[in-house]
Amino acid sequence: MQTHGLRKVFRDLGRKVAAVDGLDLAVERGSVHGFLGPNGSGKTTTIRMLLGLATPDSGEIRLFGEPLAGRVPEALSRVGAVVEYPHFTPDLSGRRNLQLLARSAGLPKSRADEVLEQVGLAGSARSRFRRYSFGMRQRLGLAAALLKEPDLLILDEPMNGLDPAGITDMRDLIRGLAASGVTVLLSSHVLAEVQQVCSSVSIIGDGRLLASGKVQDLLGESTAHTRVGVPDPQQATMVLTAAGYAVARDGDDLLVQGHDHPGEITRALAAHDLYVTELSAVRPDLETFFLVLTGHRPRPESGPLDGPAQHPDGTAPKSTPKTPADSPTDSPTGRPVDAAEPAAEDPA
Ligand SMILES: Nc1ncnc2c1ncn2[C@@H]1O[C@H](COP(=O)(O)OP(=O)(O)OP(=O)(O)O)[C@@H](O)[C@H]1O
Repeated sequence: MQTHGLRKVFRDLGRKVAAVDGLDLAVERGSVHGFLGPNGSGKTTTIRMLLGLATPDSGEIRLFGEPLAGRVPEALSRVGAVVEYPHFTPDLSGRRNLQLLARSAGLPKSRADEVLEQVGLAGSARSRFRRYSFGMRQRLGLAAALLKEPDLLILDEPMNGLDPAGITDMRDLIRGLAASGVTVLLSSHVLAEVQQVCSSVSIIGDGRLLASGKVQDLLGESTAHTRVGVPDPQQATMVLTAAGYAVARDGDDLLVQGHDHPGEITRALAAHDLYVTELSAVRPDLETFFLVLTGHRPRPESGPLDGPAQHPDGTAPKSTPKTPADSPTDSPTGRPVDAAEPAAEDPA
């Protein structure tokens, strides 16, 4: 799935608001890709365009290597989605609801039982939908999306309302689907979950891409630091700086840029009779990365580790992270745009 320069403008109280503003996304086949952004950053609008529910003002969407424009029904026959509260007939069982959906999609009735098993709802398949808990409704929505064995699955907040066991099941299910070749695009505000299940992420703010890439590259070794505890931090700073390391003080500890060579740090210090009492990797988590990137957590004051390319944890990476040079605004909503630009109608 790819988008190029995707743009959607709404008119809101006489103002034009670019909900999505030149968005470039790329999701690799078979990956689980997190689609993240603060409230009002344009995720739903983007997903609606991906599903043919809203028309872009400009830009292109490509699904399965082909442009979506002009072939929406054909392309969407390979896409499953749980993006809004799933609607089912309350007085029918979950199983019956799915059987009806299968029939209307020209699929065999037996698919209903297969997907119920897949999402862990086989035991409650014969209960009426109205008796389902919120988490069970979420699972049934996913089961419905899986009926046609989609190649691309789009999930909006799939962990919502699930208990801890349900979250673990959902995580395993998503990983299993990806392992079988299904591409999963997942929007969620639960960043610890995203970090566990997604191999790559795109983070947007004000309708624009702020960062994109493999989670391990964004948060990985190249952006890690080494915390070093030593009895004489001042002396240790001089030794490590002379050895070519970028070093900052953090209380009584030292923060050394990178975590590639902990053994060498230990050796360099020991050569000067400085013996480490602690040596550990410091890696930012996705939540910290997200909050700084989207302007909802300030960058720390400049310190000795800060270079021109600063990692969102406030420390300097050895290599430049895949983030834009300019800092995003902290506006949680779309930006007003030039009055000369055409306004789009609200999507149906
Ligand atoms: N139909 C509409 N008419 C006018 N403005 C809209 C419409 N739909 C969305 N917007 C505006 O577009 C911007 C992006 O909204 P969108 O719902 O896509 O964000 P989101 O990232 O999905 O937010 P959330 O995380 O809260 O669901 C917001 O400023 C929103 O107010």
